[in-house]
Amino acid sequence: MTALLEVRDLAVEYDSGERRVRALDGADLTVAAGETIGIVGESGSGKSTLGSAVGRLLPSTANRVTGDVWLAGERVFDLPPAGIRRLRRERLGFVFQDPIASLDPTMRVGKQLKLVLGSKGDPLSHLDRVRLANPGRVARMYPHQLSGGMAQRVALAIAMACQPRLLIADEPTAALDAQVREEVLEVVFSVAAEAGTSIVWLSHDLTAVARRCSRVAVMYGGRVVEDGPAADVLGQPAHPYTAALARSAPAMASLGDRLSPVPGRPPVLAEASHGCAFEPRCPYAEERCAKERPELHVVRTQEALCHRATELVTAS
Ligand SMILES: Nc1ncnc2c1ncn2[C@@H]1O[C@H](COP(=O)(O)OP(=O)(O)OP(=O)(O)O)[C@@H](O)[C@H]1O
Repeated sequence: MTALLEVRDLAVEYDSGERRVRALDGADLTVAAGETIGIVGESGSGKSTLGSAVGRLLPSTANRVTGDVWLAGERVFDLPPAGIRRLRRERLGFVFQDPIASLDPTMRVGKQLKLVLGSKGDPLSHLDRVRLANPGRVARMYPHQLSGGMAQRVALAIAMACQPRLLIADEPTAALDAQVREEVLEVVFSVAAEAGTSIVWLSHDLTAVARRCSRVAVMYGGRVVEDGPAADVLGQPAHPYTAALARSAPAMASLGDRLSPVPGRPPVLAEASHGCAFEPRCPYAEERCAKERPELHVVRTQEALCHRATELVTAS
């Protein structure tokens, strides 16, 4: 399989003057063409920063310290302004939690789609593609007239208008109620599958990720600490953090299981971590975990950044 996206040793720091936060601390990720991958982790683990970095959409307070991002063979951080605009237009689509914020409030939906499509496309067929009933009526609406689910479908139609190679979805269903969430999820994944578009789905929702994504990458403290097939990562975790996260997610638990939150709080790093960032919360931590940064271990079908991964899986 060809890598569509490669993120290598990416470190990003936010510097607001009085405070520095190292949001990514050497993150690695590879996504193959056509693959659907869920990125999960507690709040603050760096998911959104990673997603934004792929499109070089980091705010001005963020600095890339080390590392690289390649998308469709192009080195994202080396592209000139015109090159990154072309890459975003032709190769990348984004959908965010708040779709209204990504739409122009003063322009009808149809006109916004027309602007993205140029002379070639018919906005109505793109609204129909995301299964919006009565596309003609929706095309004449302004963003504030759309419901949450409709707005997310419009945002998806715009993001998918140019058949991107990669769709980055940053919690697009988090603000929707359960039934609409399921419908929007179905539309996102089926439209992307029809177009052969890969999905990077950033989420807190382990259940949705387990059902929809072929692979899962688990983030903690700005690194991808476990990566592998969704069923294996969530069903037989190789990293103690993934195991704790899976136990904490209500719908992941089997009937009768006692639910337990991940004890302790996630870190906010000010500098590169010297050891494993999960060490203060890890029930299996030993001395070296605080001092040595874990390297990648291949355990069964998974890759895990844990000194003890092989030993713990063998013992379980
Ligand atoms: N614009 C910003 N300025 C300063 N710090 C930021 C900024 N954006 C994110 N951070 C910090 O960077 C770290 C990673 O945040 P990020 O939003 O990437 O994580 P996340 O996993 O997406 O969290 P969530 O699930 O809550 O969206 C956090 O400590 C966060 O507070």
